[in-house]
Amino acid sequence: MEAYVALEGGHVVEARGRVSGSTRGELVFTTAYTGYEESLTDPSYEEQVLTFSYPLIGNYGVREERFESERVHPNAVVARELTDEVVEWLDEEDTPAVDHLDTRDLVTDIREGGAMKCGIAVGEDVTEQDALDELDACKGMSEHTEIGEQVSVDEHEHHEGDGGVDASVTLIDCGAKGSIVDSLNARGADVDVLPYDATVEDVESYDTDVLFISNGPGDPANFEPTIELVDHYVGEVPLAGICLGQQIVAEALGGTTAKMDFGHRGVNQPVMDTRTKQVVMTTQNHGYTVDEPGEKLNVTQFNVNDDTPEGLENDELDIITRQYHPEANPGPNDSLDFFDDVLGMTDSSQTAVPADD
Ligand SMILES: NC(=O)CC[C@H](N)C(=O)O
Repeated sequence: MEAYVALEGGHVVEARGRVSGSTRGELVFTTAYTGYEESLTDPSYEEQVLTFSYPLIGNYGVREERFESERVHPNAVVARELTDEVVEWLDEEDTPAVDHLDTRDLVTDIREGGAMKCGIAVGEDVTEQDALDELDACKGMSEHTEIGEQVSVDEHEHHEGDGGVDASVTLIDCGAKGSIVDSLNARGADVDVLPYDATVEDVESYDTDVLFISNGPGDPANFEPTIELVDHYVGEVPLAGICLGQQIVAEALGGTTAKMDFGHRGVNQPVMDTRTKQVVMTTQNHGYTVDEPGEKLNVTQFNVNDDTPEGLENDELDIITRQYHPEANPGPNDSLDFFDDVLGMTDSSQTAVPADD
């Protein structure tokens, strides 16, 4: 099958078509060697095209128990070599896929030229022009104003904890990874998942010891209802957030966010804690960052590569957020204790039994 990837600026790369279809999106990458099942089902990749810099993707199969959500989220997949098993899965999911191109080269282009849009055309008789037409129609991430709707649950879900901490977490689903719920449940906390546009009235129907804002795709400015919700609860209940969740909490507290040149994308991003000076390796996939945290949030952790804020906290207001993914999946488990710290903000934490992960 013919396949073309048109990059912002008009350069077109030829590839081998594996799953047919035409699509577009911001071209993002991951440098992880493993974890393709988790990354492909991470809702944070909604409306993006995911490129793997590691050359062989699919070599240990496809298992549902590793999925982070119920479907594949990137609009298309670009790899050096995809196994037939992964291609079958992507075909079932109607996700166009291409391989036999130098993805390390593509990643270098993104890192040197910055985040870029792309158009992809795959099929028996597609042309370069088809890919260029897709590129023409490609929106920037901030223009996807309905993205919260696309990735969030429609209605409330309850996930029972496994015993241990007697706490109830209300998780606002902006595109949550399943491992966030699992990490909280494993420590005993019950989790009530609510849509990204849940109102104060909705949240009031549940026991909320912690209001937790999930990860999710794109520009935090597209999550206005969530920002308003957090604004209402500052100082009322403990607040936690991961990735998009950190950005939303910062915006709600008067901080600002900005688009990064090419983001943090991999499972070996070094983060230092300003208090302990300890460095942990972290999983990251974000294109926006907190620019100014605002007056109420202290930067307690930062990225060793570029100094951007990785952890924001306020002890008095009981707020703790992370820009990286402490729940890992994929990636290192170095920072799983974040979930103990989050549940430590609840009254019931005195009875906390650390989870055995
Ligand atoms: N993984 C995420 O939550 C992504 C965060 C945010 N949407 C970004 O791209 O910056």
